[in-house]
Amino acid sequence: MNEVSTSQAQRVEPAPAAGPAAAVVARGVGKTFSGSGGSPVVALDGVDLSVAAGEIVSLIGPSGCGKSTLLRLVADLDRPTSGTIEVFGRTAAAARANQDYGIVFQSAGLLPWRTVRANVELPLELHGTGRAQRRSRALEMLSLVGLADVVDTYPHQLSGGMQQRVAIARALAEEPSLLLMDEPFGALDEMTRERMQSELLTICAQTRAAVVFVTHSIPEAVYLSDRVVVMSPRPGRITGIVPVDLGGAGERVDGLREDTGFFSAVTRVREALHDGSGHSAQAGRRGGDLR
Ligand SMILES: Nc1ncnc2c1ncn2[C@@H]1O[C@H](COP(=O)(O)OP(=O)(O)OP(=O)(O)O)[C@@H](O)[C@H]1O
Repeated sequence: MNEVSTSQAQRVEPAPAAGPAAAVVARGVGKTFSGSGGSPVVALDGVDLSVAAGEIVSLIGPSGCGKSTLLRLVADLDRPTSGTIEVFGRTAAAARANQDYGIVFQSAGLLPWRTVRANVELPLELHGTGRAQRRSRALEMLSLVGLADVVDTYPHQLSGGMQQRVAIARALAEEPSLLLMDEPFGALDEMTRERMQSELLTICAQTRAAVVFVTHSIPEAVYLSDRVVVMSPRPGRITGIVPVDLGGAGERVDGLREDTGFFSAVTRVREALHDGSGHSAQAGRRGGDLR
């Protein structure tokens, strides 16, 4: 794969250099589905990736390149056809059983008959946490995402952005060291989206959680990430990794979006997409407009 430095692209060894504390290590991961008529669909091929503890990594690439598939394999919602995935040194299945990660999708997926607080308490309830502890943990997480004053309301009484913050609070309830996020802000308006991005960085600075973040938006990937992983269309492969040297999660303030370093990283990601697939223009149209 290509590791694109701030100055120029350079070749690096494909095997991930991961220490024992790595949040995610994927080695030689492939996933083949059986498509319509039984013909195989190679969604992923030879994916090597490591994500360090506390690191924020975005996956970007054209539609159908396997971003969600890779995230689902890390979450143990599906199994790879080849290769291995480790989450904090365990198999993905063991990490799932150990609640090592929280997951957030584009749709908040809240239960409409439960209050905000009861939605956040749900995973704790399912894993047998006592009532008092559940309540205080839910309140703590809802305060973290700025929703302490709506704990007793129902999801339909909240805006889309607020619902997504509840989903993030729910994902954080069990103190995961890893957040898996699949286009979590994709359905939000641009203003709310930017606010949510900033809030996510604040949460990461506080919890030190690692994040694997799927997005179609180049600016979103750059603003959030320590590294942006660029993927090619089928078979999905990693074609480039762009490091983003804009400081840690706690240092990324809104003004950064107008910084020359930010624009330069956006350009590097766009070029890496272009080199890998020729689809950078498409990715830009799908949410990566560079205003
Ligand atoms: N359950 C499945 N059965 C068959 N094919 C599948 C299945 N899930 C995914 N695929 C195929 O695998 C490929 C990768 O899909 P995936 O959803 O991971 O892509 P993506 O990069 O997340 O796409 P998008 O950006 O549009 O969300 C696609 O060709 C898709 O049609």
